[in-house]
Amino acid sequence: MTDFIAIDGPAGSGKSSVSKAVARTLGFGYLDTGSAYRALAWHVLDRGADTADAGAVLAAVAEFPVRLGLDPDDRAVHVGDVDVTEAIREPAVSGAVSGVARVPEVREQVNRLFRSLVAEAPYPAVVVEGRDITTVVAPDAPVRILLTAAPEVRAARRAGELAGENAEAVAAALHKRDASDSAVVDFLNAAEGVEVVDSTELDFPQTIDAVLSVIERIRGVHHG
Ligand SMILES: Nc1ncnc2c1ncn2[C@@H]1O[C@H](COP(=O)(O)OP(=O)(O)O)[C@@H](O)[C@H]1O
Ligand SMILES: Nc1ccn([C@@H]2O[C@H](COP(=O)(O)OP(=O)(O)O)[C@@H](O)[C@H]2O)c(=O)n1
Repeated sequence: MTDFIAIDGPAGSGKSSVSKAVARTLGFGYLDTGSAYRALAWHVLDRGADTADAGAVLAAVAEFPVRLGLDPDDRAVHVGDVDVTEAIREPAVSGAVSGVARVPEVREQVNRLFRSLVAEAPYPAVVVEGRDITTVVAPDAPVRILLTAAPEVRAARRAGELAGENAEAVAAALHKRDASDSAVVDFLNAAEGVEVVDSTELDFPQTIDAVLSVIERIRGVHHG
């Protein structure tokens, strides 16, 4: 059976970039669960529906032909024939996604998708990152890590990525999303047995090494 390497954390903590690098180093698959929630928010908006309306979101998830790959070097996301890889990072989607992610039936449905993607994965393990992977999606995963960083550091990293966007607006949007998301899942405090990696004082390569060390300690495998 394919193992889950479960990584949770708030926005801008480095989940996607660090998980991708770790998967590449170890020859594992990589699953960005947030991109499924983002693709669903895009789909709801594309249908002209209101993401705050749980009924409209449930109708949209019933017809949600999302395609996500597990290759760490291919982050393409499709909904039907539409390539939404870039569109799902836009502020309109970031602003709408917490509303979609709040609906319990939506979470159950996307969690089934995640579990089946991992079960059928052609990899020995998949690094799965999101908000509730260590607690809800894969509470029995052999490796469970909470990746954190101070809020102002996370906001600065995200602002650095979104060229052309006002840094204060990016920070405000990120803090607002943290607040809505934490009403659904507690991803700021580690559950029992979850290892914390705090990247506030670490640069990008140091954070990758810290995560690799935890995995190697638990799985007994060594890279490079
Ligand atoms: N430890 C770190 N030090 C500096 N920059 C980092 C670190 N970890 C991630 N980054 C950068 O911060 C940005 C946000 O990281 P990302 O992986 O998108 O976070 P998340 O998936 O948790 O929202 C990216 O540009 C990434 O390269
Ligand atoms: N496992 C997950 C992953 C994402 N999400 C939701 O999806 C949104 C986008 O996730 P993301 O991982 O792309 O966000 P960032 O942390 O990268 O900014 C989050 O703000 C949550 O509302 C979730 O509820 N559960």
